[in-house]
Amino acid sequence: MSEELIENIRNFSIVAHIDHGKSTLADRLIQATGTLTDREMVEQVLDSMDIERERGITIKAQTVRLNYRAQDGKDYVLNLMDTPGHVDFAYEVSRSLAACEGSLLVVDASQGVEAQTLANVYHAIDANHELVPVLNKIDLPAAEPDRIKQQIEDVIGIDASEAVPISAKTGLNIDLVLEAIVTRLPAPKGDRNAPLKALLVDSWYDAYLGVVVLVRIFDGTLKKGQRVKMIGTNAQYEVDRLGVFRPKMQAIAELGPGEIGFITAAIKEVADTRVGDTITDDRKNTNIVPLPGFKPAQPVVFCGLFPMDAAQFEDLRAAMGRLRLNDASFSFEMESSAALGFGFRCGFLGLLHLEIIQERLEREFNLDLIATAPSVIYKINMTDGSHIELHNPVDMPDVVKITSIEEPWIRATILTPDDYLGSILKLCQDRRGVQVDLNYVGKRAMVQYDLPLNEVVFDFYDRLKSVSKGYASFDYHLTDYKEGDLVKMQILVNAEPVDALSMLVHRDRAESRGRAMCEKLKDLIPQHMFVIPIQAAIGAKIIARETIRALRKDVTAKCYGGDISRKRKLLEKQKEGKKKMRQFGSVDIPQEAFIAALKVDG
Ligand SMILES: Nc1nc2c(ncn2[C@@H]2O[C@H](COP(=O)(O)OP(=O)(O)OP(=O)(O)O)[C@@H](O)[C@H]2O)c(=O)[nH]1
Repeated sequence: MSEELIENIRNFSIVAHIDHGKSTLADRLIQATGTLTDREMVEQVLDSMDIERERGITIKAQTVRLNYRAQDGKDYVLNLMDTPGHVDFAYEVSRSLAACEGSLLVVDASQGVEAQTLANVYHAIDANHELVPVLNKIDLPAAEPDRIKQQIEDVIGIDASEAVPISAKTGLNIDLVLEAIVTRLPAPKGDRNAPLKALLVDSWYDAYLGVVVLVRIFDGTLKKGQRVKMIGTNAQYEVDRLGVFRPKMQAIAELGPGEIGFITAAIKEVADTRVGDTITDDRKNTNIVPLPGFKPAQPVVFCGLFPMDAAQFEDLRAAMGRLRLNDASFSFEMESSAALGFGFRCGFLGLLHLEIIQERLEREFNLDLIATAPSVIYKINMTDGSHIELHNPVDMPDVVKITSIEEPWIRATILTPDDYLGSILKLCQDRRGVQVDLNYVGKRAMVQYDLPLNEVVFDFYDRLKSVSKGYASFDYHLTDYKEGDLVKMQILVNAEPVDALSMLVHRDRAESRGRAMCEKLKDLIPQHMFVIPIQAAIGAKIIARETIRALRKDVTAKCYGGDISRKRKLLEKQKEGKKKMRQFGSVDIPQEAFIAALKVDG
């Protein structure tokens, strides 16, 4: 379909809070336009990775081209860009939005506006999008479409009088959504005779095709064999393949202005394609103004990942390299730890990103890993006037050489039913939060807090969900660095520091966190033949202590010494158990202890 009429193209995203039904709606649109037959339709086709499907979250933004004959009798091309809903992946939302002119704003009619509804809709408004509000899940008895319509107007301040009430689950009113896309969202603009100007929206590595680049054409045309240049990197390539997603890849002769599609070329690494870059013709005199790029995704949380079995180090390196091919926001470099041996210091966009990468490494590459305490980036001002960015508490310089330590702060927006407000305020307060604002959105309270990121990376989100029985929603963005009275706390097991458990904490919180960690470790570390002290310390000062009593019983004692095979079985079993432990000096610490100790609420 070359020479696509630009006025018959609609490029749109779906913005919503997590679980409000974006992916389900995308599936229905694909089905309703006959892009896939029912038999081809796997539920949530846009969520392609297994983990995404299992956890029901969308990680990578995906795109699909739909053909739709509207009630006006004209044939339209609809390009749908799916976007992730979780806060960790907010940067992917803004890059998808930059490729489109409009958005469907999906709000669960039984839940109403949530923290990420707000965050995402503001991204869309920033991107100058036309919005079509869609009230989903009206099949649920608890749905209150009229009240939610009013809420959208009151809270977001947009006209919701023509919001489309739908059920993405049953397919009710999907036809109205398609008509709204065509009639209420604008067509793209562009000049097919101008020099090529395209936005590099995304890129990833495909085992068969190599690097695949997702592009949105603004001006000009793109054809197979054409020579193109990336303005930012100045790299030049000849286009090998050109196509669109339906949602499978389909070759196409040409992409014109307003269209979204993919190209491949002899590009070696995803890193050669800078997301947000402008692609143009490889002609000398095209002085085109590059499109505004995107803010690069900066890792904000760091942790060490070590193989349980030192022999898996090379496998881990290879696996991380593979994951990084498709995820430029994941970074890693080699690190060695006294207790854990060789591993990698890794950077992530947030805790969910960390969990997903760890899970993929373990599941897809069959690796057993130990993750160390997640840490944020601290700025350390030294007495000699220099500054250090600290990614790993282990590298903290001697305190006498430090003038001050600064830590990153965030502004968090939390929406919650009134009943849980008290517990949530207490949680924020306990995490050194400073309340900025509190008001009501219908029956829900909306609070804004400034919080130190290091108090959020541990388990803030889990705690928030548990104190609000899952009803509170949360979104945040980094604001600035502020000086804090931070100290390095070490955990000593049998008098030896376990570097993987070191962390920077606020002085006022050190004792309670240290105590909680010691208590937790006491429960998690099995008894040994000797007494094991577990201590938390700041420098030489011990601030908390627990003791694991010595084990007296011999596991094989009850076998009367006679039954060799039974004895061997028991010993084998014990050995199996040992495999999952890590030895520190003479003490075995089970893998769960690392994660669990970090999740304590001290
Ligand atoms: N009853 C009902 N359930 C729905 C409807 N639409 C979606 N759901 C359910 O709501 C849950 C979340 O839907 P998803 O489509 O995965 O939500 P999402 O917004 O794409 O979530 P992320 O991809 O994680 O951001 C799923 O269990 C869906 O089956 C609906 O119209 N009615």
